[in-house]
Amino acid sequence: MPLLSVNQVSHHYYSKKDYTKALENISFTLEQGEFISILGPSGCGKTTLLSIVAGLINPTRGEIILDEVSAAEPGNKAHMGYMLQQDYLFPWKTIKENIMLGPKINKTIDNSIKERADQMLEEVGLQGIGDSYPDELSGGMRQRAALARTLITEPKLLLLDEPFSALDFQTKLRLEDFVSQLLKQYNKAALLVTHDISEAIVMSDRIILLKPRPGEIKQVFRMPPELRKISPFQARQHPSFQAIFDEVWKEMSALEKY
Ligand SMILES: Nc1ncnc2c1ncn2[C@@H]1O[C@H](COP(=O)(O)OP(=O)(O)OP(=O)(O)O)[C@@H](O)[C@H]1O
Repeated sequence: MPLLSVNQVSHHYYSKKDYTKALENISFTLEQGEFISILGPSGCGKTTLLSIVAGLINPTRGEIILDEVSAAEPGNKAHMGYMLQQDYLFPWKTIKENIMLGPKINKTIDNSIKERADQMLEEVGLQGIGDSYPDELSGGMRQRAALARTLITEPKLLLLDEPFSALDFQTKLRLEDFVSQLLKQYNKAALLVTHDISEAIVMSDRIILLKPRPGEIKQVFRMPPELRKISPFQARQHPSFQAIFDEVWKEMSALEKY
């Protein structure tokens, strides 16, 4: 059974006079350890889809099914971690306090969590800065702290909503490598929302291209296996990169007529 099944999901936003078909009949599955990017122009329903998978909004039609362990614990969202464009670190809490927030909310805080927070800090290359406050850190460091806060809850599935888009280009490339390596190491699955074709190519096993009005699946691209064996940074320079970029670019450009 796949880790996640999205079955014939449609979502409409209603106003007093009108309604918007944000998503129409979206179906796909995601396996353990797999990385899927949802790519598409502005307004094609990417964030709506991620919010539905996260359980933040109920779809108008269709269903989201998680693997049997999660299904046995309805309402338990700890198996999913959300990482956003903004890091949403609490400025009045230290980095370590921010990282321990998830376990604290789940009431699982004890000494082992404190040790685990130190471990996570080391894991994301932020050892020794646990007592600093978010505004003392650079953008890239803050996103790594946000990643540590997400990973400490041991999610099976990471939901990434443009987590690199507010960063400068070099930091973005470094963080892509870092996240990709960490996900491979722990065999975690991820769903990334992005409008950056290059990022989708170098991070993903599959890219789902959505078209807008209504948000429907236009095409699914499977990335060349040789790109999955190397880091995102190396994948950007690989000879296979340009051909797949051109293919996705062509399809995405065709969506501009919608
Ligand atoms: N709360 C809302 N109420 C009404 N319409 C909404 C709401 N949220 C989104 N929409 C509409 O639904 C469609 C999909 O929006 P969504 O934000 O999911 O797209 P997106 O692909 O994430 O866009 P972007 O890349 O610009 O963030 C758009 O037409 C948008 O205007």
